Amino acid sequence: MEFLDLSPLTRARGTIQLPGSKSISNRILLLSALAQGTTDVRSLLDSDDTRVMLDALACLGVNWIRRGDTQDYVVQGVGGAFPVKQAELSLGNAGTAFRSLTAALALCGGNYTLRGVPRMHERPIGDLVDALRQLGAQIDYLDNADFPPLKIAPAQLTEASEVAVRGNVSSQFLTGLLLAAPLTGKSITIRVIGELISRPYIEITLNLMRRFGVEVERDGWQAFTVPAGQVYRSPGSIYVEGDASSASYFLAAGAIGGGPVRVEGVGSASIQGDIRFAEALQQMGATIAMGGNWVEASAQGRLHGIDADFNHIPDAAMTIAVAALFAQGSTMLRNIGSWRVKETDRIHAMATELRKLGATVEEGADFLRVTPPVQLQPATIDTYDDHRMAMCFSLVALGGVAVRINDPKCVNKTFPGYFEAFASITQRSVMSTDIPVIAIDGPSASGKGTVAALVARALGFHYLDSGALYRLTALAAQRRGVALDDEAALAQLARNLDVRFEGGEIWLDGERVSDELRTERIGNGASKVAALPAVRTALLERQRAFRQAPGLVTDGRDMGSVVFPDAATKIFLTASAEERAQRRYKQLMEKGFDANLSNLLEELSERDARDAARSVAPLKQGADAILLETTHLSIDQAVATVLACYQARQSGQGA
Ligand SMILES: Nc1ncnc2c1ncn2[C@@H]1O[C@H](COP(=O)(O)OP(=O)(O)O)[C@@H](O)[C@H]1O
Ligand SMILES: Nc1ccn([C@H]2C[C@H](O)[C@@H](COP(=O)(O)OP(=O)(O)O)O2)c(=O)n1
Repeated sequence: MEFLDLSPLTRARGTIQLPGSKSISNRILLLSALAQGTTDVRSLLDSDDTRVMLDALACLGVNWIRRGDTQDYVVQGVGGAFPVKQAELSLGNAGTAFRSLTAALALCGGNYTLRGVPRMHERPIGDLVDALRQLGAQIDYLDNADFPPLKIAPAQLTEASEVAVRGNVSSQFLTGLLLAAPLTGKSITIRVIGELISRPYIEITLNLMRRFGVEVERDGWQAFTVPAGQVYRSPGSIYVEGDASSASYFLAAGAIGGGPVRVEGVGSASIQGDIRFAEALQQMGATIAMGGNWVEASAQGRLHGIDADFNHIPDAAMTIAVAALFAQGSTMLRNIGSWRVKETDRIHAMATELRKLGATVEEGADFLRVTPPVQLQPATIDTYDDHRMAMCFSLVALGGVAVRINDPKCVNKTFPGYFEAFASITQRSVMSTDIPVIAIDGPSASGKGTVAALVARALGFHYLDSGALYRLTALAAQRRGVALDDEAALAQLARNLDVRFEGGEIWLDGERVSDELRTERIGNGASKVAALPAVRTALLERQRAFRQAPGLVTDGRDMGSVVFPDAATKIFLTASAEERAQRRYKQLMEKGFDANLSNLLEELSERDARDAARSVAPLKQGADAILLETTHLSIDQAVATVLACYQARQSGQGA
């Protein structure tokens, strides 16, 4: 199996010229072929699916030429009936070509066989065939009822002027019927049974039919009438917009990797529904700017999870499912049942691959809930012969992890140059050392955690409370009856801790333990286990894995000296012992714990002494750390000082 290894990436910024839209390209090709007159089609998408349509039209006797090496084509319309009356067509896995050609060929008087790749033969078409039969179409199933391959004979048009079609399986059925209706020469009303999914795709169909001279009367989303006597006429020349679904990967890259990333070829004037992907990204916290023919995405901080209905943008919604890996909290994608009958069962495929990266995924008949892992795991992604799986999972590399994409050429279906385009806007980090770290070390209750969390929020960085890992080890030891001096057993425990950090809370073995962790008893236990070299080694790589784009703020005792010696900014944050005891006292009282000030001062001094005296990674100010004495500082002042130190260093570097 061919694969493509994507190195860990840190940033995304740049501009992409989008390839043409697949949906628009294939509709325009069929309309140009059926129309009276010659059509100049500009900027057609170059992909497997458009090639399938071009080849099929050639087989049907339609003359078209490509202008040199460009993506501009000239199509000579046949004025309603294909000259070739007998043909066998191979339509690959191109749903847009298969469904619309089935409808057109069923009504234009010839004998045709339509086949696809095995997956195409698993994608239902029964609803479309049933609707066409109401008009008198003669269609037989060659293998299984309701599925391709199909055999089509000349229609014996009935008196029927009304047909019904189910709206909740694929909107391509309605598109096929609408595109083919004018071929009957009579007035046809198409009634939609049930809810119509993916409505924006119907808007594209109606819009393009209008460009080719056929007006459809519409009664909401329930009934569509194509009045008698209308024929398709070439608009002369027509331009294919950039693909809004393809835009989603680059916009998401801008939102995940900082940006700005700009796509050109679609914008506020677009007729494609997927342009609304930008709104979903905005809801997740990205900054979006838009012009008539461009969209730009960037992000200051971390994205956050959303709960939304994605029925209107089913394709681009896949990109949201992957962007969810980079969001705080869970993301719920509702009303995406149509994913089950696309290039693959996309709900199942998406859930399977997201889990490989460490995400928690809940999968339903028509929904997906994605909860990101604390830390992405490198993984090999299977792509299921589905271009969108390959494209959206490339974004994972922006999390600073390596990903292998199996069968990367499946992107040729809609975007042959995808990986080159993606590489042109992303920056590699061979080592994660390009990702900035702010290390805040200092004694207990000096305010490290409070200050570090606020600095992380201000910069949109990740936050690691390294002390929590030692506290969790102590708590796990207590729960499992492991003695606090059994170094080997404690190290084993530390290595395998099942922990989750989310929204300021901490879970151990699936149970929320944030409050229990902060008790002085666990703090003292933590100080003891932290003195054991094997425990510190066991936790070393776990801590380093938190270094993810766009940056990390971390607090502890040895963040600047041992764990992140190359940190951009190192702070030693302290306060007098009395002030620290006071702070801890207030903190514990506010949380409803009992506390005694003089005991606290004593315990704190003992802990300082133990943390400072131990042989490995003792607590002390490193030579390269900036001392921040906070006894007389407010929290805001302390935060501002750390930010100023970081920014001074950044601008010093840039100069
Ligand atoms: N500069 C400061 N001035 C006053 N109180 C502070 C300051 N910094 C932190 N605190 C308070 O001190 C308490 C202990 O801070 P915490 O962040 O838990 O310390 P650490 O992580 O160093 O143990 C918190 O209740 C916090 O609000
Ligand atoms: N990077 C670190 C972080 C904490 N520790 C030890 C030292 C402390 O006594 C315990 C608990 O750390 P934590 O930062 O949560 O404790 P305080 O909030 O400062 O009281 O773990 C360490 O040795 N190295």
